Parts: sequence; C-alpha cells; structure tokens
Amino acid sequence: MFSLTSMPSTTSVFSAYTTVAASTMLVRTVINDVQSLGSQLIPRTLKEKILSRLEGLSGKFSSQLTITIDESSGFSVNEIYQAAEMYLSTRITPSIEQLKVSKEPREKDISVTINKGQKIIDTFEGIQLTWEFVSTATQKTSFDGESGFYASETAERKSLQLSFHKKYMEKVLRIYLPYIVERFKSIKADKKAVKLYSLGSYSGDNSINLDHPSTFETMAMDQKLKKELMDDLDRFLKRRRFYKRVGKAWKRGYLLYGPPGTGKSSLIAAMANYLKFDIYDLELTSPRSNSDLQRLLVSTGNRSILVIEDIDCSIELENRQSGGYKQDDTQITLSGLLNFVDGLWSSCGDERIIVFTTNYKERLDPALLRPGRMDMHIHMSYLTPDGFRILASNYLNIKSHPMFPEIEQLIKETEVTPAEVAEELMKSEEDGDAALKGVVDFLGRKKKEQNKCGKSKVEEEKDEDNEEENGSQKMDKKIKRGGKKNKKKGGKMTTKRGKTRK
Ligand SMILES: Nc1ncnc2c1ncn2[C@@H]1O[C@H](COP(=O)(O)OP(=O)(O)OP(=O)(O)O)[C@@H](O)[C@H]1O
Ligand SMILES: [Mg+2]
Repeated sequence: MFSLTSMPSTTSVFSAYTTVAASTMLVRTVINDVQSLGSQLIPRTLKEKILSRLEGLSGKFSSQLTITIDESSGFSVNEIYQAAEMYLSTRITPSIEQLKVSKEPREKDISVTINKGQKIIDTFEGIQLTWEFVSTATQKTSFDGESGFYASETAERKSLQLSFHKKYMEKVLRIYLPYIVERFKSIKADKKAVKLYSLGSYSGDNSINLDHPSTFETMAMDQKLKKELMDDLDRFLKRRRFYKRVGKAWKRGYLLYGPPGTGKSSLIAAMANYLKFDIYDLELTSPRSNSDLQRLLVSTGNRSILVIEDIDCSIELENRQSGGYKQDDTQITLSGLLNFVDGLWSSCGDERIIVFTTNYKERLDPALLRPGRMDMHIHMSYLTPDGFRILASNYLNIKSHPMFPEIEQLIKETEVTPAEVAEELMKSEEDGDAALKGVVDFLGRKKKEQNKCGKSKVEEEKDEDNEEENGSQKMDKKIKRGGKKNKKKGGKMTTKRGKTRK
C-alpha cells in the first residue's frame, strides 16, 4: 500500500504506479480466465465467489475505479445506461472500429452506438474517463412444469463500464453522470418528432407526425408579444420545482383569439415545434358526454398541448345566471371540462399546456376568462407592417425592397390577414417584384372595398377595444354546440357588424 499524501519523489510514484498497473493487469487476466471457464468445469456459485474475491483484489491494487452501468435495473430500463449510450454516440472518434446503427420507426434520425468490446475515451473537466461496452452471455435456467425438465436459455446482458481515477469518484457521480443524463434528455427532445393526435375516437393510435413548418421565426405577429410568449414558455418549463412546492398542477393555459387567418392554429404548431410537445386536438363535438370526454382526456400524455379550437362554437356553455341549471352527464359543459382538466392534471399531469382558440373572445364564458384560468390571452391581429416583413422574408427571402413603404402604408390602412397576404406572396414565389406588385394591387382592392363599407381600420380597432371592455356584460349568452355558422375560411363571413368579409 502506498499513499500519495506522503509526496514521494516522481520516480518512486512512477514505479509504484507501474507495479500497481502490472499487478492489476495480472489480476484482470486471471479474472478473464475464470470468467471463460464453463459451468461443467467449475460450479457456478464457486465461480462467482472466486470472481468476487479477485475483483476485490484488483480493486486494492488499482488506482482506477470502474462503475458498471447495466442496461436494465430489475424490470425497468436504466436511464443512465440509455443516457450514456446516446451520449457516447456523440463522442465517436475515428479510432473506433465497430459501430452499431439502428432506427426506430417514429424517430427521424439513425442512432449510432459503439459495439461490444469497443472503448471510448472522454475527458470532462480535466478527468480522463474510459467507457467500454460489455456484453456477457448469461445462462438462465428455468423449470418447465409441463415437460418436468429444466430448460436453459442464453440471454445477453449488456452493460457499460466507466473507468477513471478513484479520486474523481465524487465528481463523476455528482457532476459527470448527471450531466450526461441532462444531455440525454435534451438530445432526446431534439430528435423527437412532434405528433398530432386527434381526440375523438378510441380506435387505436390515431396519431400522425406533425410536419407543420410553422415556427416562432416564421410567425408574423407582434414581436413583443412573440417574445413574451416564448419567455413565458421557457419560464414554465423551468418551474417544475416551483409548481411542486406551491402544490399547483404543472400546467399553463393560453387563449388565442382573433379573426380567421391570423395564425392561431399556426401559432399552436409553432409552440409544439418549439417545445417538442405533442398536440392533442380535442374535437368537442365527438365525445357525447362528460364521461366520454374524461376517457379521452385520460389517454393524453405528459409534455403535451391540449387544443380546443373554436371554443365559442363547440361547447354548450353553462349559463351561470340561471341558478336552477341542472347539469347532467350527457351534456358537456365548459366548467365540467375545465374542472376535469384541473383535477386530472393536478393528480397525474406534468408539463401540460392547454390552448383554446376563438374568433370571438367576447362570446366566451366568463369562467374561461377569469384571472388564473387562462394564463395568457393572446390577440392574433390583422397584419401589421412588421408582420409583413416577416412574411416577405419567409416567402420571397426579401428583407427590403423599394415597394415596402407603399405596402406598409396600405397595411396600416387596411384590415388584411396574414393568410391573405401569404396567399398573394405564394402566387409568384420565383419573381419577388411580381409578387410584391400583386400584394400592392390586392391591398388596393381590399382598401377600396373596406372604405365602401364605411369604416377605416383605425375606427375598427377602437370598436374592438370598446367591445373587449364591455365584453363581460355580454357573456351570459348561450351558444349552441356545433354552431360554427358565421365563420368559415375561404367562404364569406358575416361579422356581427353586418360587414361582409372574404
Ligand atoms: N401570423 C401568421 N404568420 C405566418 N403565417 C400565417 C399567419 N397567419 C396565417 N398564416 C398563414 O395562413 C395560413 C392559415 O392560418 P391559420 O390556420 O393559422 O389561421 P387561424 O387563425 O387558425 O384561422 P381560423 O380562425 O380560421 O382557424 C397558415 O397556414 C399560414 O400559412
Ligand atoms: Mg385555426
């Protein structure tokens, strides 16, 4: 035994190390030899005893510590193994001679791992760490009651061995391995394909990969609002402990409101792509009762966004004023839905987001607008000059153009949705000038139409603000389920002001 604290001279340390290294190698060789002995030559229990003594001996000689990370711990998978396996695939160097590749049907990328017997050297904060992939064949014996014989089968036991100098044990266990698990979580999140589930039927897995190209970058909306929303989402993700401490369900609710074609659905896709959360699109006309609805909601997973579009049209609202209102199971009510979501998510939900959309915020049940119910109300407005610049950059890759001032002036004076302008821009994708000319013509026509109807955009906005303030007085309206009558994109839409919009 020697101790480094006595600070021996460099040569004696070196020779002590070589002696230790040589003895360790010898013991390792013996261990390998014993391991390869078949059970016909040496009984299993004896073999295990010898091996454990030898392991202990090798530990005494060695300055190295080896941690074994098995693929599974009992019945469940060992997350550290999965994390290390994925982490090592990012640490592959040209010295590796054998690799394994695989791909799961739902994943986007191929995953690469090292093969049996291969080693990877990693350095972390000056510590050298050696990873080795080990696979041992184990013999499993089980009694077959029918035949009355013992049957034995060979199973593969996979593990990773991590070796490093003993003095770094604390650092490796407390910093390095947790760091790898964190990396794993973020790599996994990056690779994940966002899925869209339609909640309406129970038959099988009705999900598709959400290949919606919408991202926060491509969203033409108020930049300040966009930043606020992104910050809110980031904060939400970071606050697991806070939610736990105050005993609140870890969830967040957003209400998106605005005219058709202003990007409410696109914003939901952008949120899902940003967070890598799946979307559950709940069609409220499909479940026939509250218990039906509950069954659908129970089937939703964590890290997901539950979406209920056109909330004003798709649900029978509870009339809070009529005191004698009787709620039965066959009627889905907004408060029933909200209470159930609250209850379910407080007991088993983690990282849940709920999004409601509507074209008419003023028609919503006060229950939904009450502070604390929906955490953020997001107004998706008609196109603004800033929004137009984002669309021009998305569709034409043009950042500035002599026609921009004219277009921006027209946008200020006209009620036009991002969807309408996007459609114009798509007409001549190849020819930027022609596309912008098309936008100018379109906006000119639109402005004339709107002027004929009498109201300027400035007046409309004033009206909208007043309506929002007075909105609560109108909220005792009862809207019948399935009443999405006066709103259809592409078709004509009559607003409550009696104005006809395309
Ligand atoms: N703010 C926006 N930024 C970028 N693209 C937009 C925006 N709004 C609309 N678009 C474009 O218009 C299309 C239709 O928009 P979207 O379906 O998101 O509108 P919506 O507000 O959900 O309408 P509805 O109320 O009818 O459901 C989108 O696929 C997108 O291409
Ligand atoms: Mg929509």
